[in-house]
Amino acid sequence: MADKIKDAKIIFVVGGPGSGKGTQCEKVVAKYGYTHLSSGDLLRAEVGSGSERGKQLQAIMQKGDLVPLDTVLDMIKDAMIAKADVSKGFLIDGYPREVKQGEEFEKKIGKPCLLLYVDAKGETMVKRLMKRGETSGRADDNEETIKKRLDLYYKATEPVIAFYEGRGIVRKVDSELPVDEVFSHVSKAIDAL
Ligand SMILES: Nc1nc2c(ncn2[C@@H]2O[C@H](COP(=O)(O)OP(=O)(O)OP(=O)(O)O)[C@@H](O)[C@H]2O)c(=O)[nH]1
Ligand SMILES: O=c1ccn([C@@H]2O[C@H](COP(=O)(O)OP(=O)(O)O)[C@@H](O)[C@H]2O)c(=O)[nH]1
Ligand SMILES: [Mg+2]
Repeated sequence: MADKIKDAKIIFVVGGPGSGKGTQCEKVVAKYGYTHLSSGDLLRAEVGSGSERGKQLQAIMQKGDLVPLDTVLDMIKDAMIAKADVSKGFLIDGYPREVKQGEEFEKKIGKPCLLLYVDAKGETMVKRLMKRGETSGRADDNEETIKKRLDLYYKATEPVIAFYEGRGIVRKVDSELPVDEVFSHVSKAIDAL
């Protein structure tokens, strides 16, 4: 499968909880036809299936902790294989969460050509998630878990950005701006590939 996926572009989309990764990815799908794989959505689908594994995942996610690395990687890999024939590019949203996850992804799947860094202030992210929580039904969109997710983001995920900056593939977009302006910057980064 590494072969099939080899020619497709792989984009990591990284940013704090509620920074707007999902919002921007949706727009990229509409304009460029890339395949959007949100690690969080894949995990939530497993929880929704009611499987034994889903129950274990739910407990971890409700606390805002990180699910074991191999679990997420296997899910992403399966989803990529399923789309390998028809996809010219993959948006891997909310992944990697820690440097090790990125390293394992590269060993098992391939190298990203771009890391889109969706950047918003902590305060903004909390506000957006509290608002989203009014309607999202997400068990982790509550004040306590949001704080935990944010702390973990700064501790574990920000080093991911520094890691890929060393390779020169990071493009940072300011997601304090209105959605369409953010997207025009995202588009520029993708057009340059
Ligand atoms: N004002 C404004 N709101 C935004 C922007 N991007 C996203 N939002 C809102 O912020 C909330 C979170 O956006 P998502 O796209 O779900 O964020 P995410 O990064 O995927 O968050 P997680 O799923 O928690 O990882 C949503 O309710 C969006 O409507 C933006 O550029 N400007
Ligand atoms: O690679 C991943 C992606 C997600 N998660 C879990 O799924 C939750 C929701 O992730 P998502 O990306 O949807 O939202 P975010 O935390 O970025 O707001 C996280 O808090 C983690 O518990 C994880 O453990 N590993
Ligand atoms: Mg999301």
